[in-house]
Amino acid sequence: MGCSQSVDAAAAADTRVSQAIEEELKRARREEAMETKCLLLGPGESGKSTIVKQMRLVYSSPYTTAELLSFRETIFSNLLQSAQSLLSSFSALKIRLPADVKEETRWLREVDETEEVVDPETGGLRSEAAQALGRLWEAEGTKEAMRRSAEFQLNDSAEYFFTHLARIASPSYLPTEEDVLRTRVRSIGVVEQTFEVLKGRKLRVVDVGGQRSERKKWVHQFENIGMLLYALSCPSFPEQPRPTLIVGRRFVVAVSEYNQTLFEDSRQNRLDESLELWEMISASRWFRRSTFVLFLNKTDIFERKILSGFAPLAASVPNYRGPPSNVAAAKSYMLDTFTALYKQHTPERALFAHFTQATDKVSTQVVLGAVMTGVLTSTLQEMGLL
Ligand SMILES: Nc1nc2c(ncn2[C@@H]2O[C@H](COP(=O)(O)OP(=O)(O)OP(=O)(O)O)[C@@H](O)[C@H]2O)c(=O)[nH]1
Ligand SMILES: [Mg+2]
Repeated sequence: MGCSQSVDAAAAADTRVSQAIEEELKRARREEAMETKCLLLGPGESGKSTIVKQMRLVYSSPYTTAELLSFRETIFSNLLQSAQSLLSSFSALKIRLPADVKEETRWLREVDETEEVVDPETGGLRSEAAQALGRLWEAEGTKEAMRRSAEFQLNDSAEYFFTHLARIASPSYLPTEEDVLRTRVRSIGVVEQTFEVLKGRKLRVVDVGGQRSERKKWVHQFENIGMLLYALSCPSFPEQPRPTLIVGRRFVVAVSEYNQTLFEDSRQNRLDESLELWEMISASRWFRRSTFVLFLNKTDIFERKILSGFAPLAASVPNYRGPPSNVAAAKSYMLDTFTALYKQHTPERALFAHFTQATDKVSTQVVLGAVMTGVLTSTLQEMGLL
């Protein structure tokens, strides 16, 4: 009897020890799961850095006045670059600029440095610059060039900044949050920021440059990725007919001379490039255990483009059989195309896909909230921690 009691006591002690070890392991795993590394990938200009700016606004503090003021120069520089792109597009597009506008905007062409358009006293936009930019924006022919902007390289925020020129040109101009979200600065290298996205749950966000010259740096970030967020720019389908695009494991990349093309390679169509990258990432062994999130971004531009009637999806993507000016059908085509490609490589793995407009605070907040709750909860469940 005494002997069986001591055996029972020993067994109970063993159970307690193994329970304690189990608890300890669980605690360590839970702690580890409390910080998720999120890698943002996607081609250049797809909106990755804009999404990170939104994360900061949602999960950290708003921009201080000093920070907002520091964006003035970037905004002036974006305006100047857009003006220069427009000016050089006129001859290529065979659009005539009225002689007086040509004269007034001549010096804009020759500006090399942003400082040349900044008033050294106020730090605001020089009045001559504001006047020349305004004349260019109002000029006959500019509308036509804007409509055909897919035929040359023009920042997607060009229209926004020109439309707000009067406010931007004020000597006491303080950029708004939306102005900041609209700025364009090509990312070079890797920028990491950590946010507390849910109570006690941290997201370490790694933002990389998406242009080709930057992609060789991506591989250094591929380890231990909990969440892979791929941003794609929806409106980057071409505006002109092109050879058939076959989507699949061995899809053919079609290149067209006159479509919306990459900044870094004017022969490469942007949608093809994005699909190619997406396929590579979906199939990559590095991300077998990562949760995939797909942001089909720039839906505002996409919707405008479809509704304009100037760029029907079927004219450039022959696989599209839906009605020409139907935004819902066009969106579902884009979603299906990217989902199908993903599922070919990873049929079992979930995909969290969302249509986004990264420059819009309200809708992006909603999407980010859904992603964080969905993805981070499912990660904990998969790890057996919930
Ligand atoms: N209209 C509109 N503009 C957007 C949207 N998302 C981003 N942009 C703008 O597109 C431009 C490019 O966005 P970025 O966030 O710099 O793109 P990125 O993917 O970080 O580009 P790289 O750093 O070159 O890889 C910026 O001017 C943004 O304001 C969107 O949903 N709608
Ligand atoms: Mg960037």
